[in-house]
Amino acid sequence: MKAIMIEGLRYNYPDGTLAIDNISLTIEKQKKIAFLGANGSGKSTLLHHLNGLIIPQEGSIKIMGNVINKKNIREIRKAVGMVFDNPEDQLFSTTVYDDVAFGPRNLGYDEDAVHDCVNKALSLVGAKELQQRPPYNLSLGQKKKVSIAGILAMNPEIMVLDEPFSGLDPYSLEQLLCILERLYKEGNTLIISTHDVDLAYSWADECVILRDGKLLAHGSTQLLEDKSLMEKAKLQVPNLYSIFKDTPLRPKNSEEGRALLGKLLEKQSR
Ligand SMILES: Nc1ncnc2c1ncn2[C@@H]1O[C@H](COP(=O)(O)OP(=O)(O)OP(=O)(O)O)[C@@H](O)[C@H]1O
Repeated sequence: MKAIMIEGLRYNYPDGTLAIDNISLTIEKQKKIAFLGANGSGKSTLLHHLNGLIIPQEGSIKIMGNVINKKNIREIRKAVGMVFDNPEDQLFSTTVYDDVAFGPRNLGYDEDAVHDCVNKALSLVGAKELQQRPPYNLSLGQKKKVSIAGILAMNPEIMVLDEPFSGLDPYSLEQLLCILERLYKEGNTLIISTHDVDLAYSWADECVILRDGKLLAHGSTQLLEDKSLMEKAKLQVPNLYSIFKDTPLRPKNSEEGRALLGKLLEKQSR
């Protein structure tokens, strides 16, 4: 069974803006997918459809085979966790514990089960020590971790994260990448939106490239090496690809790049 099947999706905002223009797309389970596109290309609008925050006006979306409609929103939200780009939109309780407990309580779990879910989720993101803190005075990175924990506490199979890396310092970014890697290895399907082509190149299994609400391309990260496609999408080819494009080497991240360059230089000096 596919994780997500989108067919002929169109969406107009009430003011008439056409934000999603006839998108069809299938996403397999247990993949890391990056939705890429310039500002206003429709990434957030598309992501908001995936857990029923926006109900399709035209076309359909199936999550694990279930067509999203007004009646099954609860079920869909259990399967698809949505982490907003601004954690402020997600954190509203007086303590981190209560914030993370909100989802499981809403699902009707008893307090012992809620406690287990909260502990597990906060441990996974390395934020257990924050549980009695009020969310509003946490740092951005801490808020992002707590908002991810709030979603993890409901144990969704699909996690959708809107711009999860924006505003994070390099250390917090690395920590978040580790959290996502762990979830991926545990079998989750991960979908992020980003403008960061370099990050998508090193992180994703597949890319979905949008422009003006239309699907330009969907496939492996090799798509990002296509200069004319990237120009169409108003994006740039990844820096690593630009550096290595005239060589047979195709590192996907700077660590790989450094190792390959090291080997090359060693060979030359012999
Ligand atoms: N509430 C709204 N009302 C009207 N138009 C909207 C609304 N939200 C978004 N749009 C428009 O829909 C289109 C897609 O916006 P969306 O936020 O989905 O793009 P995005 O790719 O996530 O952009 P960004 O990278 O800037 O976050 C844009 O033209 C935007 O102006």
